[in-house]
Amino acid sequence: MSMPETATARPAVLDVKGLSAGWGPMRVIHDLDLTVFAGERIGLVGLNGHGKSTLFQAIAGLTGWQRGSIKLNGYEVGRTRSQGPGRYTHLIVRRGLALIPQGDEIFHGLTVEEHLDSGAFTKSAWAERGIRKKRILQIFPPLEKLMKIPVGRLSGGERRMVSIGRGLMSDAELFLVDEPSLGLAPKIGRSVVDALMAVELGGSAMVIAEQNVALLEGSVDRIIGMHAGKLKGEASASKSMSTERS
Ligand SMILES: Nc1ncnc2c1ncn2[C@@H]1O[C@H](COP(=O)(O)OP(=O)(O)OP(=O)(O)O)[C@@H](O)[C@H]1O
Repeated sequence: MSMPETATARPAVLDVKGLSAGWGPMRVIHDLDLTVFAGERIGLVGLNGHGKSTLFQAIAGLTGWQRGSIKLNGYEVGRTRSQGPGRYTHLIVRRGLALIPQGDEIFHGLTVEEHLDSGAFTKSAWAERGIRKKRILQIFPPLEKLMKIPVGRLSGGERRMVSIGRGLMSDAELFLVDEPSLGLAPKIGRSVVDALMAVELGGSAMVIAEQNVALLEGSVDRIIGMHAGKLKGEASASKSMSTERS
């Protein structure tokens, strides 16, 4: 996939340097570097247990411990953090992060519309929630007729659309989407991932973690492999990017 011509001039939305992170005595992420530019959609691919979710959680300040630098829109949100998962997550979210976790993080009694509204939690997103909901319904048309239905009554695929839609309602600049197709029938999983490809990023960026590389191939700007807590294939990805840019 070709990069936009202006990519070199685009700012880094996420700039991770020397990140190590883990849970208790276990180190899952090993001295990892990752830069994501505005407007980029990146696929993070790796087998179960190789650290994709832990990387996302480290960026969100949710791992047991982490060290290294994590810059979100130029602001350091990694180094200054003391121990304690979740202690600074609200500040990181305020700096522009939306983490859409694995599985369905939903409240069964709330309707689809209430979920989408709850994603527009900043003042500016709330003021624009009508327009934002319309945009979500363009991305996930099956939700339109379900807006007043409690989420507990929806199918797995519909629930996944709600949980992703809720994340997209925020005015974040970095969207981390963890295994959007997980547990869904292949056809439904493919339609959910295709919907993510249709999201207009503008100046924001998206990283999609997936075990199934075929779902992302040909659709994202870069695919980065993850193995045993390290990124693989980043060099060849940057090589092809620089080739395409020249
Ligand atoms: N909350 C947690 N507490 C303790 N260990 C964890 C926690 N979350 C993940 N781990 C461990 O960290 C390692 C990496 O798991 P992680 O979930 O980050 O991998 P993944 O590549 O995202 O795979 P998956 O598709 O299963 O989510 C595994 O050994 C896992 O058991």
